[in-house]
Amino acid sequence: MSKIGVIGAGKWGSALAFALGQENEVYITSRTPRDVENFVSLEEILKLEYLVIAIPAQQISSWLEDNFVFNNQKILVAAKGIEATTGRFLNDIYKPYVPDENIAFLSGPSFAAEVIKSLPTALVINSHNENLSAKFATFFPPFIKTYTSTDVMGAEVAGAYKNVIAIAAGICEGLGLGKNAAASLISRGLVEMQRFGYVYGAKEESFVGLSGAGDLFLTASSTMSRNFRVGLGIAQGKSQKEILKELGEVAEGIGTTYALNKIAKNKDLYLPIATEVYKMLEGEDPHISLKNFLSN
Ligand SMILES: NC(=O)C1=CN([C@@H]2O[C@H](COP(=O)(O)OP(=O)(O)OC[C@H]3O[C@@H](n4cnc5c(N)ncnc54)[C@H](O)[C@@H]3O)[C@@H](O)[C@H]2O)C=CC1
Ligand SMILES: O=C(CO)COP(=O)(O)O
Repeated sequence: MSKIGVIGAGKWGSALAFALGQENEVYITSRTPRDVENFVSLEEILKLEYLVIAIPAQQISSWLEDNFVFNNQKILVAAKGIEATTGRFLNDIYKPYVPDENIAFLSGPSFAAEVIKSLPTALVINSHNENLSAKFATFFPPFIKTYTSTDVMGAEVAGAYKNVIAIAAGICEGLGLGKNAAASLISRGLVEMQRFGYVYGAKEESFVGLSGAGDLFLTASSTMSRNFRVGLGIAQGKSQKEILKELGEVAEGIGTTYALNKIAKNKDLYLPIATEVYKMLEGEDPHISLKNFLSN
């Protein structure tokens, strides 16, 4: 039994605390105190050797700057996203605070709502330090099947990009464009994220496996996904503000779309679906944008 601290008591942090708590002593903290079991202060959590950080990608940079004190902790990053304002990946953001050998990134198809019901789930733990991935893998209960990989970049790109494709898939569904269109969007999305990942040295295996295809199929085909629901809102002509208010939770695909747009311009990359999603988030009529994109 190990002591593990979870930082961030949103949907995913809470579900991971539940899962890891099956066979370990788990503590949880968040910026607003909560009446949940084993809730402790951030100061207490930071003293633990193993930490799971479930703070969204858009907030993590300022959170680390304001709160984090490195004390040789081993970190498992649970967020999926690229920073909108800078286009930085999570592994870049963490770099000044945590050495590579102390950090791992979680990926794979995993709705928190199902993990919290102990439904069978498969996850990938990605780290340059194989011993660390193997160690984190031992913390998960039997209903979670764990795999390990050293392809940090592949996991990061896939986990972040699939949220953008899920927004597009939600729009496709909301506009009633049909299953043929949805399948073409999802498969073209997989190719797009893979091509993008290769620019950063990501490996093919992450895209054809759980981190890529697995998480993309899950998120881009279900109203359980917040990002998919953002797409449904766009199809209904709602504003971004309205959609986020109704959602009341994080939808990383929005920030990631802005990040991808920035990266595409800087590096002169062709990211057709991400570019269409960007235009629609910026107010372009989805009836014109997505329909044209999916037709000749
Ligand atoms: N919910 C899910 O099924 C899954 C979520 N994820 C990822 O996990 C991350 C977190 O998502 P959820 O927990 O679902 O979102 P959520 O919207 O349920 O919760 C977000 C949490 O982050 C905290 N937070 C936000 N800004 C903060 C700040 N500046 N400082 C400290 N804490 C802050 C909030 O208090 C809240 O507890 C996202 O990157 C998401 O993509 C990954 C896999 C599954
Ligand atoms: O990453 C997820 C499942 O693997 C959760 O997706 P949403 O954030 O779109 O709900």
